Amino acid sequence: MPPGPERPGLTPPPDAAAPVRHRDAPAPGELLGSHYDQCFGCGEDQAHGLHLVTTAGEGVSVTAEFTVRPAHQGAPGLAHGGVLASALDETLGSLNWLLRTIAVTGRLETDYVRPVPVGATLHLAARCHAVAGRKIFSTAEGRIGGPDGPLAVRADALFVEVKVDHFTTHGRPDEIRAAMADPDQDKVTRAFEVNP
Ligand SMILES: CCCCCCCC(=O)SCCNC(=O)CCNC(=O)[C@H](O)C(C)(C)COP(=O)(O)OP(=O)(O)OC[C@H]1O[C@@H](n2cnc3c(N)ncnc32)[C@H](O)[C@@H]1OP(=O)(O)O
Repeated sequence: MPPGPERPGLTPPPDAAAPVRHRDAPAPGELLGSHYDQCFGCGEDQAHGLHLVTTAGEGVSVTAEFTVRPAHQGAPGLAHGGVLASALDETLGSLNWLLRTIAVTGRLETDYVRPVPVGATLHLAARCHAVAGRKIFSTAEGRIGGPDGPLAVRADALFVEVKVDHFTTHGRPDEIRAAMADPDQDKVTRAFEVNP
């Protein structure tokens, strides 16, 4: 992919299709759970992680909640912008589980609308709006205090479908072996398998 002004954008091409929710996707209202215990976004074992809790929505949409803790500060008492981008990235990434497609973030464009204080709960909502070949186009927003609270952040993203070798080639063998040995088969499927 070329760097600079020729970079392809976040607008789906004219031949893009509407996303199709997989027949085995979690039902609307069902918690998605973590895809990996050590994930910075959702992992239960990641002490300073976001511990994001994500719920399946209608179609290819999810909602998620993240409470900002002192470890997530940038300026005193305020969430770090990179941490907020992580919350958006994780929420957007979980949409791919509803498609049953393994994909990674290619591009994430974030707008910071208002600061998010420590102690606040960010209510995130994300939706996939188009798929074109391996490219998945999605948007997300985060509101403070409740789903209808003031808008704090929003993002447009492009995820790119990958095969398991993306992780086995680039990841560290010890972590890959441990993740593949997880007794929770949903986690293993979610981390490594492609759309059957
Ligand atoms: C298991 C789920 C975990 C979820 C965790 C939350 C999500 C994450 O944070 S994932 C981690 C962060 N992301 C990464 O580490 C990804 C690193 N990047 C890569 O591995 C590669 O660049 C990758 C896979 C995105 C694309 O590489 P590659 O497979 O060679 O595809 P490539 O042929 O370059 O691109 C495929 C298409 O996507 C487009 N594309 C790729 N990158 C971009 C980009 N940054 N911007 C716009 N378009 C892009 C290409 O233009 C191409 O489009 P077309 O098919 O129309 O020609």
